[in-house]
Amino acid sequence: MDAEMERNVDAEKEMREWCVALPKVELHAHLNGSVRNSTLLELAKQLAEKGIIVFEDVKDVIMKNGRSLPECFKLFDLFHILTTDHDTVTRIAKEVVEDFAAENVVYLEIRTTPKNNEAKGMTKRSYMNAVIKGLKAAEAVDVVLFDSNSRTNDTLTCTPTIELDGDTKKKRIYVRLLLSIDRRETTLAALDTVNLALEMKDQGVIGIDLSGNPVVGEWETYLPALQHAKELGIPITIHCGEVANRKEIQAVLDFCPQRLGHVCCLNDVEWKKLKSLMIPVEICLTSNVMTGGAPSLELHHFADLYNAKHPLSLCTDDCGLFSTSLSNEYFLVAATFGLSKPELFHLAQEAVQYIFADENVKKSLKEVFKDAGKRLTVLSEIGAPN
Ligand SMILES: CNc1ncnc2c1ncn2[C@@H]1O[C@H](COP(=O)(O)O)[C@@H](O)[C@H]1O
Ligand SMILES: [Zn+2]
Repeated sequence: MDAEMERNVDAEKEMREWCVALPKVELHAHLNGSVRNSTLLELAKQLAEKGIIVFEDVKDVIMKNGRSLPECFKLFDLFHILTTDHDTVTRIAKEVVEDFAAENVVYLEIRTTPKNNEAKGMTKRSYMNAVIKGLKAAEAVDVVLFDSNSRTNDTLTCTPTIELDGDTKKKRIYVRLLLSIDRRETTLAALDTVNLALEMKDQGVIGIDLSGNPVVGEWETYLPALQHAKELGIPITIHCGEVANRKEIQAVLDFCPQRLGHVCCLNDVEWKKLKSLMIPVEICLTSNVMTGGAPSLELHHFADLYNAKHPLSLCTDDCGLFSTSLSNEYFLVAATFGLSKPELFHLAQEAVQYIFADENVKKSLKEVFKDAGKRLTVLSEIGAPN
């Protein structure tokens, strides 16, 4: 390796480490898409021992790199076979929150589809209870799950701290839950999910998501449930424009949810409308490039939205499925679009504005960033050349 290559390797390593140290806000992460491959393989082995699946077949599917949109949804069907019993749901929830905290995600909105599964004695409610059990079981990190003003003894827990240098103290992470409506669901099932979100609002559930295979289902099926959530004052985020469904993109923009995911396949008119509505966008670079929603990293619509100062936040979507991490998504933005450290810091900090949790949490997070800003010494670099 010549001297210049060596310098580039060192610079990349340093930037990657900086992106890990940066406190981050994750607003778009699906629970079952965020499971470690090692856990999926372990679960597959256990099911193979019981004769339910053939391990080698499943291993090939998990380890194969194909991640087109249809392949992703085939994989989700497989993941759900592996993960959907109460104990496993608890395990993956625990691991996922620990993994996000380990890379200095300080606020996490994790979304998941509550599932009925008669054979496993599972209801949407018992599924969610299993998720919450997992979040509470995460011993390696300090998970703050409840609204700070709903429990008196949380005042102390909300004192902002963040560990940037070493594991001497537990990392603290605020976690909130979004309940996903799967596009395969009926109107009644979608309404059940919204009612469950209302019932569980004191247990960390703060919003509703619409997701699932974008070529399946009709907007009119979910609209009554989304309308119901809106009337109840529950914040909503919607997967929008993963495919070029003109009628639905128009309807979603007219519905005007609190946030949108992806916004890949918008035409000029829709693009203009999105920008005038200023709806914050959850940007998922790796996911969009892998599933074909964006032609390449370089041509990703992040650049257009960023230059237009549109509200946005970087997210992973499915960090397990796409072998990425939120730190890596920040690194990709630096490497692809040339953002400097102060610009990356500002991007991470701005995401606090778009969280669904209350003002107390926002206030705490602002303190976290203020403190981290000093430690990362980025503030002194603002205005300096890259
Ligand atoms: C790649 N782009 C995507 N587009 C749309 N929906 C997606 C998605 N990635 C994940 N999901 C949704 O999240 C579920 C898995 O997590 P949970 O079982 O809910 O925890 C998938 O079944 C799908 O409905
Ligand atoms: Zn998603």
